[in-house]
Amino acid sequence: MEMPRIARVWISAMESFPGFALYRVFYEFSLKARDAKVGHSPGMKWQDLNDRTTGMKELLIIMVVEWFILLVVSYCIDKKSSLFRVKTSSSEMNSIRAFDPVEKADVAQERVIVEQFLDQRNGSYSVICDDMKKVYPGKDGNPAKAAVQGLSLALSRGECFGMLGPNGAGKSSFIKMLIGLTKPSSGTAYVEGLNILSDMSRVYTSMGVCPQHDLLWETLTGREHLLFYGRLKNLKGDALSQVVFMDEPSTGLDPASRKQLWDVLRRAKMNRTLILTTHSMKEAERLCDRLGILVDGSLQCIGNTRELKARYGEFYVFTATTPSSDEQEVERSVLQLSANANKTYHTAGTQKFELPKNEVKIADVFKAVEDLKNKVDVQAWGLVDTTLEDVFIKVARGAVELNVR
Ligand SMILES: Nc1ncnc2c1ncn2[C@@H]1O[C@H](COP(=O)(O)OP(=O)(O)OP(=O)(O)O)[C@@H](O)[C@H]1O
Repeated sequence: MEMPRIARVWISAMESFPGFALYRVFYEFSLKARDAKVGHSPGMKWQDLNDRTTGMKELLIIMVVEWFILLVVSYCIDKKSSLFRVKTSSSEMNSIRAFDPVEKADVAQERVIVEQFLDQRNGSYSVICDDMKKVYPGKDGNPAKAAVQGLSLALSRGECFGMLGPNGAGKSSFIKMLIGLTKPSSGTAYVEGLNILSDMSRVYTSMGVCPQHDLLWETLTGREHLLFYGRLKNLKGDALSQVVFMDEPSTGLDPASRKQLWDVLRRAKMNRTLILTTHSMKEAERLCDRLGILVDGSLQCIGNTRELKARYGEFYVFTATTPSSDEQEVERSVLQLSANANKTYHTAGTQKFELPKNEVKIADVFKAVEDLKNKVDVQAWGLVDTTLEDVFIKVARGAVELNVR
């Protein structure tokens, strides 16, 4: 009786399964071996492969072909799963961006400059970041982390740019992408006209990096370090990298060494582009021509120190120290200067107020203090303009509050 078609198809499908084919090879071998033992056959040899009655040759060919097919299938499945991962990450990132307020005018303007440059390719920019994003995939049940969310920057030659931001804001991730330690999830950057996605090895010849954790060799002197790393990059004589990235370069240095480093950097930046991340406002003010504040992966503002202070520092900070029992008298005097004065700090007789610049004249503050001195014992007082630290705290706090709401 002829075998039904479905059964034949099923058997041929099973035979094409590698495990089955392997089993069949061993089965045929064992049959031949048994025959040899009982004296019917000399056993299976390599020359028997051409024996069409055993089908061994076809089986071996099937196994080799299947091995290649499965290799390709496994590669595709592997690729596909990583595609799914990226998809999850970007949807997660979109949900995070949904919290983002409308982009600030200065940040939007920087994006326009980048887009214009990419359209027309004119202008002498040393580093261009084009909508760079970095999403770290979720691990151990934790969600994906969007560390950098669409960063666009255009940095001119000779510019020192400082990236500020609270811990975990994405500063190191930004630097790591630019120096090729990690790939952007999307977007790219151009360093001296070279795309970091396709030309990183050429980018390295014009790039110097000072990572957060130093990479010094105990047995080498400073000069030997320069010679060693210079030789790795094929640099000779006075040649120095055109673009220098520094991740918190002065962290851990004593004040004298820090000052020395700042002097060196100020001299070095003449015709080079410096990009640094720092937690030191003093360092940012001393070295940087422009600053950006990154919070939760998003650039919140960009500009020089004076612009940022003018934009975010709409107040003077007034501090007064009196005996604790006189605190209310001080507060009364301050509120007479401006009903919108805001008390930001208060402990054991020392109080700090923000006075709106558009409502308060400095001369009036001096007069109010003189009047106050006739009533209470003013032990110390001070009036200062907004500092970069005030700007930093205001921007960081504002962005976090917006994201939490
Ligand atoms: N390899 C990684 N895998 C997953 N998440 C990461 C990874 N690297 C960094 N992150 C997360 O991305 C966010 C940004 O980290 P990043 O180190 O870039 O911030 P940072 O601003 O440099 O912080 P700090 O000032 O503390 O150095 C943080 O929440 C961090 O936990």
